[in-house]
Amino acid sequence: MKPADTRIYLASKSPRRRELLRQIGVDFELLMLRDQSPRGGPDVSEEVHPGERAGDYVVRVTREKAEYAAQIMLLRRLPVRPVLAADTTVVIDDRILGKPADRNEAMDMLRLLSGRTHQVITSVALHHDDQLHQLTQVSEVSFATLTKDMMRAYCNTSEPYDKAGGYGVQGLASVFISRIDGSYTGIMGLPLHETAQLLGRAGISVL
Ligand SMILES: Cc1cn([C@H]2C[C@H](O)[C@@H](COP(=O)(O)OP(=O)(O)OP(=O)(O)O)O2)c(=O)[nH]c1=O
Repeated sequence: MKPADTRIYLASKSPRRRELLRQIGVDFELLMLRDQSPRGGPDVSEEVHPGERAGDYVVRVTREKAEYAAQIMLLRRLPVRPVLAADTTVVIDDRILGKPADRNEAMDMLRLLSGRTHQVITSVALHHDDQLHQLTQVSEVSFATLTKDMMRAYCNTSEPYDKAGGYGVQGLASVFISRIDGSYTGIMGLPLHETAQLLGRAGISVL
């Protein structure tokens, strides 16, 4: 039996993160940041600082998302609960690939990833009792060599556009991936092993 109040806030607009959290039966409600802050301002900026390394960047942005969300919870006088946030970044040749803005950018990203191995880094943070607990997961993903036709066909779908690196492991791009060394759920946006560890620290047991 789970204790009565084990509900958390998920500070994310990513449908994948919701799906993954549901997969392990976590009771959550969404805490949306964008356009809902008290001043109607933007949510956490995802700009990379000059000279910032990918791993440091993901850890910082995740921490900022969780801390900002915890502030929003207090400012809106919402019931106090643990707040979960995450960030995913695709890295190749020390370059951080964000979400492609358009078809050209999506094609460029696929060209860069084709026939090579890249890293997907996802950091997850839980704000609980005025403390931040954070874990970061790194996966290596190898892509087969892609033909122009494959890249074009993929960019004609909606799949590349709201995802870091311009692809989603959970969709059609699965046929591009020849090898994964790491965490499938981490690549998708929320590493469930690490997430369960963090929830455990807040006294929320998944099993
Ligand atoms: C590499 C990869 C990324 N993604 C997604 C996960 C994230 O939603 C997105 C990376 O962007 P993020 O900035 O991590 O997350 P987000 O802006 O979508 O959501 P939020 O900040 O509100 O939590 O890319 C996949 O769905 N599959 C993949 O294989």
